[in-house]
Amino acid sequence: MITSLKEKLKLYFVMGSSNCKQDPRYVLREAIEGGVTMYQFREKGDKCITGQIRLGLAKDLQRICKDNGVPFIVNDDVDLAMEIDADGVHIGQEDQPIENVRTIIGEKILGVSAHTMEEANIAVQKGADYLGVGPMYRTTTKSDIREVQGPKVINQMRSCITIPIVGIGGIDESRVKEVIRNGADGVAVISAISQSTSPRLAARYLSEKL
Ligand SMILES: Cc1ncc(COP(=O)(O)OP(=O)(O)O)c(N)n1
Ligand SMILES: Cc1nc(C(=O)O)sc1CCOP(=O)(O)O
Ligand SMILES: [Mg+2]
Repeated sequence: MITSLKEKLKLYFVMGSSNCKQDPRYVLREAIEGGVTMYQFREKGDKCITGQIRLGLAKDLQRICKDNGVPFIVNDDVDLAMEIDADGVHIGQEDQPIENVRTIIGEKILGVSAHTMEEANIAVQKGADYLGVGPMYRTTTKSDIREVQGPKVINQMRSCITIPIVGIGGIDESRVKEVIRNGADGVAVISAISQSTSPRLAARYLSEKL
């Protein structure tokens, strides 16, 4: 069965070791069991791991994704994505230029963060496959963050953007429906799954709202 990118983006789990209460390998396995459809390796922040340990973790998590048919996306680090032959890369407005990344990664999946209509249009022109739009709601998971946008910004983007859009930032089970109602194809979450004592149940409850 061929699954479209839009379907894969339904429940997008973004996570690095510092986001987890338990071993990230266990968290990812459980999250996939619960219904996660795409995964982003985002190993950043004060307590992140580096070097060979980071590379080893990336490979372990990629293996778990491969075994379960879940695309494995790397946040920011295009070199790592190429080194381990990841399925794609996610970059933001402060990362490498979109067109450069597209040239390097070829046909791999390219996700781009957009906060305004202008950023969204430029990202599409320069080759983004999907957009991550946020923050939808207040979040404490990421500190260098833009002002809360609310799901309405996705509704506005929908008038001219046809590639898939996921909402991100402060999304939990109670907010999934509002994000989807405003035109998102999926939701991207960190803490709603990674901080749960049962990542499997957390993913299942999110997935049931989609
Ligand atoms: C799906 C998704 N959307 C947005 C982001 C944020 O990317 P960015 O603005 O580059 O911030 P960092 O995650 O790199 O801190 C994302 N990672 N994933
Ligand atoms: C990584 C990230 N990017 C955001 C953006 O707005 O672009 S918000 C965010 C953190 C999302 O974590 P949580 O689901 O725990 O709120
Ligand atoms: Mg980034």
